[in-house]
Amino acid sequence: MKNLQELLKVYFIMGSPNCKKAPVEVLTEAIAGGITLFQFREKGDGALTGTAKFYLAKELQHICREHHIPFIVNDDIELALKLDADGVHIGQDDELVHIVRKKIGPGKILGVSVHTLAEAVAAQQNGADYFGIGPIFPTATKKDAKPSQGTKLIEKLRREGFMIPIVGIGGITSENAATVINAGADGVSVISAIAQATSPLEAVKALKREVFQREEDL
Ligand SMILES: Cc1ncc(COP(=O)(O)OP(=O)(O)O)c(N)n1
Ligand SMILES: Cc1ncsc1CCOP(=O)(O)O
Ligand SMILES: [Mg+2]
Repeated sequence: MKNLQELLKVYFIMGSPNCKKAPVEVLTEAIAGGITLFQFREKGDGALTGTAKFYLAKELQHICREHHIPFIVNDDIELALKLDADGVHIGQDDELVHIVRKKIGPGKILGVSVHTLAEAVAAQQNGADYFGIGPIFPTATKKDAKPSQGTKLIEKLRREGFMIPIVGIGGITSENAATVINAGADGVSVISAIAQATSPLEAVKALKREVFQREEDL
């Protein structure tokens, strides 16, 4: 597996409620466009539950495996364990970081959402591998998101000397992705700019150009 900083470059997050086309199609196109990491986030109006959620996760994980894209599960630790997923992402309202780390073990990726310096200190101490910071820009995708805060926390954490990998989230598109990287993030995590695009493949390519900035790194 690549190192986490590389994996976070273009981090696609998706569940069936986010998709304009069939989830399998969207993920396949996004992989063809060059996403570096995938998070299964089955949440929001009309989200699948129970066995339907499990089988969609399994199908999407299989596609990721075929293309060597690590598969992260949002919130649902039991599902991650059942699938032997590559990692999980949790927020401040989910299970506690140190408990999740204990459940998944040291070899799995643990992402934690942080909104303040204090949350960042605690998350790192308790075993986070990377931070998800946002919403950076306004988003319609997460109904209970906090107000958008721009890139100031990313800048602050880097100024304070945090070396942990960081990914920005919320309202990120190819128009504003470079701002997030220039603030000190390693990558961008994106839902609607890819899942709602007419061409997820082209949407990923456009994001990659902004994230990598140098032709030879693409
Ligand atoms: C990469 C990444 N960053 C942040 C989040 C948000 O997590 P959380 O605050 O727990 O909100 P939900 O996604 O669970 O609604 C994320 N999922 N991924
Ligand atoms: C899950 C999440 N956490 C903070 S903002 C957000 C939603 C991001 O979705 P989009 O990329 O469509 O704005
Ligand atoms: Mg969560």
